[in-house]
Amino acid sequence: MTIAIAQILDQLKRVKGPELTGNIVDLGLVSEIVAQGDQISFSISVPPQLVGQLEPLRAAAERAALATPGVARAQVTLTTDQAVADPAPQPVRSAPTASQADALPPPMQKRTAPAAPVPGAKAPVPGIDAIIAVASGKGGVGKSTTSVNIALALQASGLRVGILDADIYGPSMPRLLGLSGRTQSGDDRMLIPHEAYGLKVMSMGSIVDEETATAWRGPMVMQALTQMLRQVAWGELDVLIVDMPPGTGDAQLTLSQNVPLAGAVIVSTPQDLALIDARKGLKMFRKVDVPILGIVENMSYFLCPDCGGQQAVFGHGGARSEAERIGVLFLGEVPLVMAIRETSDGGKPIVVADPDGEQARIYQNIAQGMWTRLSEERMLAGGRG
Ligand SMILES: Nc1ncnc2c1ncn2[C@@H]1O[C@H](COP(=O)(O)OP(=O)(O)OP(=O)(O)O)[C@@H](O)[C@H]1O
Repeated sequence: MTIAIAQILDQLKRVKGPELTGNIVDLGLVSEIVAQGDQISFSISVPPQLVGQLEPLRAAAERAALATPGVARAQVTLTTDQAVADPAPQPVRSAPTASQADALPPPMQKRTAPAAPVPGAKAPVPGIDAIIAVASGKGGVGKSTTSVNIALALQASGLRVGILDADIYGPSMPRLLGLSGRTQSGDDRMLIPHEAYGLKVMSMGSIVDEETATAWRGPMVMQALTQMLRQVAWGELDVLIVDMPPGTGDAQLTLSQNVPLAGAVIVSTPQDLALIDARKGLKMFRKVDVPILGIVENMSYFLCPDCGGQQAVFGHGGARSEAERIGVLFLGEVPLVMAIRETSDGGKPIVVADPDGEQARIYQNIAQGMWTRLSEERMLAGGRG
């Protein structure tokens, strides 16, 4: 049965606006409705200052949408700024100044500056002391593997740690941490994170299926991530690691602007190409004033399981020399080891699968270096050290 969008809109007209006047459709608050099979998703734009109080509105819209014939599931989110990440139509953006344009990496030059952050988006998340992004300039360099092992190493050192899988189109955490089942919400409607090896975990992969997420447009992605950050019963955390989507495009920039990041770590392979992309990542975080805590070189060399010999499969040492050149801390080299891939794919990352082994020690040193750097940054910024 094909879902008629007009019928959904008719149902949604029964839902009053945030100020209890008019209805959400006529007020122009409903985004494009994306339908896939019997599932639909859309967002409702609401004033940022009211977002915490409008769960009843969201729930009413969800109920109304589900009353439409043929709709079996409805994913409804509240957005606070329609313009932030909507790729079409393009948001009105101010042009960069000449010096800003010069400072941008080549593919972004001559393009417009990103939209302003959502008001309040940089406010701290209650209970979370520090949020750290792990990013990469391109996909497949081992960002998620590095994120989860760093998180587990921090946790093993006694910190309370969470991990947020912000890679909405290719979430890795369910596989890396052996998670299954959907995230539930509690009585207070806060999402209850999964727990794995002592980590609190939120992943888009535990909320919607990949097909639904792939159909989402910019504002819905941003809103889903905001929800995954702010409407979660994290409890008290010393640190939340955010596994960023790969790349340095507008989506990543918007995310970096809208999450109160204490710092960022860049993962790169030694290949020239990956390094060039990593440089873009560095520039992106600098542009939004997020301190770079360091660079990790992943798949640095191949460690032969039989002879113990090392081979520089992708060249070697590129990230270290690049870090030195640009004055960023080099956090460490992770070799290309079968055991890292096998443990990751097996749902038990190497830091917990072999906590006393050589690879775990490498991740522990990286985590420690990153944590020390964060304390230094905070002291420099006059915050808590
Ligand atoms: N040091 C390593 N040694 C061996 N295999 C590794 C290592 N790091 C990552 N891998 C493997 O490489 C693949 C890609 O890693 P991962 O998913 O962490 O990359 P990613 O950068 O997060 O990818 P994506 O861009 O898809 O999000 C996985 O199969 C992972 O197990």
